[in-house]
Amino acid sequence: MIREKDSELKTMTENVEKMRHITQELVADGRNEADSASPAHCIKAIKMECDEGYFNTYSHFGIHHEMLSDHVRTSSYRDALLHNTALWKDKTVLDLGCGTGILSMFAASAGAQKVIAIDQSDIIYHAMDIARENKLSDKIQLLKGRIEDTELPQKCVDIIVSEWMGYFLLFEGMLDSVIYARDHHLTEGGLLLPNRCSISMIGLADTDRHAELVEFWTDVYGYRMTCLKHEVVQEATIEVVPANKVITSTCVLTELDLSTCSTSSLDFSSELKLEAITDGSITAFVGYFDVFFDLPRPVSFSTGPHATPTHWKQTVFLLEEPIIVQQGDVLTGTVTCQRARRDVRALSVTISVPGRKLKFNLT
Ligand SMILES: C[S@@+](CC[C@H](N)C(=O)[O-])C[C@H]1O[C@@H](n2cnc3c(N)ncnc32)[C@H](O)[C@@H]1O
Repeated sequence: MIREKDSELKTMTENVEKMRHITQELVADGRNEADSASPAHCIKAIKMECDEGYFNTYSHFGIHHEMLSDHVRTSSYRDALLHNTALWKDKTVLDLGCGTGILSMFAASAGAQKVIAIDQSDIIYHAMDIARENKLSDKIQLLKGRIEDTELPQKCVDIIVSEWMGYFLLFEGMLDSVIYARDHHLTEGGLLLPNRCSISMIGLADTDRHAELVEFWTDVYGYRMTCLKHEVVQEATIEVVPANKVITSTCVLTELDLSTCSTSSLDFSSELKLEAITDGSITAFVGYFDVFFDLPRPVSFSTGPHATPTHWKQTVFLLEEPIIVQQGDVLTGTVTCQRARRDVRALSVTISVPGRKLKFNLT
């Protein structure tokens, strides 16, 4: 994931230029302009052109250290694979975006007959050494490349495993590649793991944090800088929020069934309904996701405020002006999530509640 801000990704203007250029090339190639300029083609074309920066972020060991040392994340995959060994016998597995190859090694240890592991970033060369170091090279075949552009040694696999989730689940847009792999390489009736995810939202009353991040601009060494408050609240922040400051019920915004969802799942609009469980001031809405492996021995994990923190933390949508609620009040509205216009791997989230339409970027 772009688990850090990636300044190398291109601006919208550059992307639009590239889109035009690519479309012209496709037309020159004899393809139909209407087909080649469809949103799906354009997104694919922009991604191909802009992904160098994205994959570079995964070349460094640091990001893999962060992911591997996220015990909730990594042990959930390990348990899903190793506690369901009957599923893997005689099966061919695709590990999409293998990174260091950790999930491939879990699959091999769980009894998979063969694992095809693919990654476009240079970390794959270390994954090759790691497979050798663990004497698993005979089981795990590692390929460098984008799944979308690489011919696999066999067209179809029985199981696809991938860790593709980004902040607020969908940031990073790797879900598109998982859907591509499912549609092109998963055998009929095959298994995609994890197989289900949901995105939820709660209301937070954290006046201390609000004072640090928003009210701060009211008095900076005796000067007013309140115009910056508006800027600050447009950028969602990624942090672990205190569970004891959650003052509403949870609202599940969307559920994704990985076996059927499409690339348009990144764009959704959902009803928001939060009941205040105590009196207070909502200073932020907080988004998080849950991940499910619905297997004979099921495994799931949550990235919510009440669960053990993960490296995804929570996604915090700060309010410029807090919303005062009393216990039992029900706050209703809508949450809309869309691909950002400037960057196909980023998101734009709009939260509408009575009297307010709040727009946030995840970049
Ligand atoms: C979140 S990391 C997960 C790494 C590893 N599976 C793990 O669990 O530690 C995602 C990996 O997918 C790779 N990736 C993303 N999109 C890809 C694509 N379309 N084709 C090949 N690799 C991809 C990235 O380079 C990155 O190494």
